[in-house]
Amino acid sequence: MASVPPMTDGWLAVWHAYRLPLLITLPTFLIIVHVYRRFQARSKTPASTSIPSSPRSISPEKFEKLEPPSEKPPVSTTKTNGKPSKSVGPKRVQGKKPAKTITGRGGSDQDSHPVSFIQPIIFFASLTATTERYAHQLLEDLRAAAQDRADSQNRERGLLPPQIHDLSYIDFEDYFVSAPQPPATSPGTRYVYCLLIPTYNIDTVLNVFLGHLDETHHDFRIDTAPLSNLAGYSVFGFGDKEEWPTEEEGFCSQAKELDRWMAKLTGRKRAYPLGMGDVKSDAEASMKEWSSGLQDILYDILEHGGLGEGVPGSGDAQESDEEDLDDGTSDTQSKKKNNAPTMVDLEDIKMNGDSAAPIPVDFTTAGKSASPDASAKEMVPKTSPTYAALTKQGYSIVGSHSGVKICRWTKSALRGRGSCYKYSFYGIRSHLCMEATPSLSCSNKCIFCWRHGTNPVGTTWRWKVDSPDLIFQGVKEGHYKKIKMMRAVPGVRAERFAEAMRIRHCALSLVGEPIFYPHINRFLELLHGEHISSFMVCNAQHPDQLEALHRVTQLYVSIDASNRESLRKIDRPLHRDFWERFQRCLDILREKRHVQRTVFRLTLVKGFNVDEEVIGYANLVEKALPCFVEIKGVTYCGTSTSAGAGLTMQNVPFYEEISAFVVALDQELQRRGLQYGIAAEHAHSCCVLIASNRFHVNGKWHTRINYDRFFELLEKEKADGTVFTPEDYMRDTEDWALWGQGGFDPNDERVYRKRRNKNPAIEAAPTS
Ligand SMILES: Cc1cc2nc3c(=O)[nH]c(=O)nc-3n(C[C@H](O)[C@H](O)[C@H](O)COP(=O)(O)O)c2cc1C
Ligand code: SF4
Repeated sequence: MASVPPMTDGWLAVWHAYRLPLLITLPTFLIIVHVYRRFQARSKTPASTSIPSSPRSISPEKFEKLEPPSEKPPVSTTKTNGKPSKSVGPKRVQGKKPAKTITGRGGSDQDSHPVSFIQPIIFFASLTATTERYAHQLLEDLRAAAQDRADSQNRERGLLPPQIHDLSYIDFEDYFVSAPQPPATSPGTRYVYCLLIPTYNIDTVLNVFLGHLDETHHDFRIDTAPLSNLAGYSVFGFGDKEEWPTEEEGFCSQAKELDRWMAKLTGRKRAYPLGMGDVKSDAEASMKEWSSGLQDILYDILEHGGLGEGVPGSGDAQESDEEDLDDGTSDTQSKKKNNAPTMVDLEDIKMNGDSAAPIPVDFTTAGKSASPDASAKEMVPKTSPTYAALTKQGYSIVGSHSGVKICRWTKSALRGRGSCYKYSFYGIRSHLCMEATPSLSCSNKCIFCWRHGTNPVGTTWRWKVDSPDLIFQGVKEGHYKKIKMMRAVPGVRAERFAEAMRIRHCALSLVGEPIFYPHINRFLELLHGEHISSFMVCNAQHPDQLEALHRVTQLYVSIDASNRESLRKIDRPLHRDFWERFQRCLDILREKRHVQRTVFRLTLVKGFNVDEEVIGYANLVEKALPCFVEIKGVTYCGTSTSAGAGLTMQNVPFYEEISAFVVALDQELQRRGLQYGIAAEHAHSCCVLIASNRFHVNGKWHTRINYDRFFELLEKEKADGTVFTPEDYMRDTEDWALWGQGGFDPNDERVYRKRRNKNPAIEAAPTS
């Protein structure tokens, strides 16, 4: 038998002596290492993980008392040499390559859960503490709003106290590669990013941040709109106008850039327009206005479950016009262009010569009675093709015979790109103007009418009559709804958007004949009661109604021709005695000229009503002695109606031709000793104004309106019968609007549409 070697013997002895402690110590050590490693993995600071804390992981009871953790808000403060901790260097991408898609508004997974809570998250960057101060002010405002509006009855819905993060100290990937996910306990929570940044033309953290957004958008492994799960975002920028006076020169340029990147990354979920403040003047006021507008939107999102649907020219990515191509968002748009919806703006039909011809409906009957009858039918029933055609073109139909629509100039003014000619001539700022009519029906079928073809026509009112109050409330509601939809459009200015939420003017001229409405005077009273000025356009076919019409701020008649034959060809009136009606209207206008501002509106159609008609128009002016004569070129409609009447692009006059006509008319008026002169122009929309010398005071034209004065005088007249004249509420014309100066407000940015004919007459858009 072999013996065990002494060495082995020794080891065995050691094993037997220590096996028990060894068997206990080793597993214990392994367990400790394992636990330690798990602990390490979880022990990052909250600022570096930074997924927004779960608002609804707290019970509703607790939420009622929910206060931000301490007096100091939860600002991320993990600093790494003043630079973002992990944002520089290559981006970490986890998971599978996602499909390269753009998630549109409302297209997220979260949408299966109705919105119950809005969690605002404020992000800011600041080098010299200005922006930081405002960010904390916003934090306080939103916190107060959350508390004020906390609905103790409904603990399952509401605005949560905001979170705040300094962009210098967060990891961008935590917030700007994908949107925060709502907590499992509250899947209806939606996040809104409120971003406040200054602009620096030197290298700062802002460049790193903007670079990160650029990289994220262009990273082929990431969805181009990875933040589309956000409920919305809005940006406010701070800059210095003393050094950088205009946006072109760099004022708030980084805020503008941030707004554009966020639009792309969120799939255009701009909840509120970009706000901008000059730190040396209006920053505080602008910020206050922006903050209050933003709060309204947060509640809108809660109430309606999202940012809302789009209308032509609204925030809908699919409907942005060509101008948007300039704003750097073109890549998303071009992709969308092919599946553009069937929604077409009537102006665009005209401008583009689109063949989507509106559906003509003729309601003409031999009926003579103008008295509204209880059993009468609706003028535009909801089920009618007229209703469908008008709504498709962006009109909101109110009741059964009224309509409202926002015009292209209102959209343009909201973006700081200029107002219509009525701003140059009369001081109407287009974003404060509502275009409406209480009668969609008209008694003419003018060949150039850009509204023609979709509206009913008739010689008498024989439809059900809606109350003026219903119409007034309805048109205001419709207008505000459409303005609100504009908030997501690139370039809409926060301050103009806020101003637009208070209508100051009403152009009663949309489609149809407003004076046709039996309660037009009561409707005017409602407008004036809210200090909304009234511009009323009539077709000179309803002398009885014109005579009975109460005071308006400015009264128009359309003068589409200077003689009977020409008028018949152009206006194609339904009344057989159209010329006599027209003449009577001129007599009435003459009588009213010292009571209200009266205006002739001439629309020049080359080959129809221009050549050799100067004398004829001068005769009409001599007859009615209007306060003003507006002369504008026709805009080409491209509808079957205009084509059928033989109207082509050749009939659109050049601006030089309009100017030549105006000069000839002016000379003819002078020759007759009539006291008129060429006062103002708006070359952009091919429009020139001849005014009576009554509005030429102290060597200066006074074609504008003092609206406050108008309402003062109106109220006094109502109270004690003191009558007043148009001269009592005139105001001087701006220098840039005078004849020869072009008429474009230098404070606005002029944008030339691409692919447009450079001929200014064709560039012109219809105005009411
Ligand atoms: C070096 C420097 C560059 C600046 N560049 C711009 C600029 O390009 N555009 C602008 O609108 N403001 C510019 N400003 C003004 C700042 O944006 C403004 O002072 C802002 O309030 C600073 O915010 P903060 O205090 O939060 O850092 C600049 C300021 C400095 C000091
Ligand atoms: S075009 Fe008409 S509706 Fe539009 S802003 Fe000018 S006046 Fe108002």
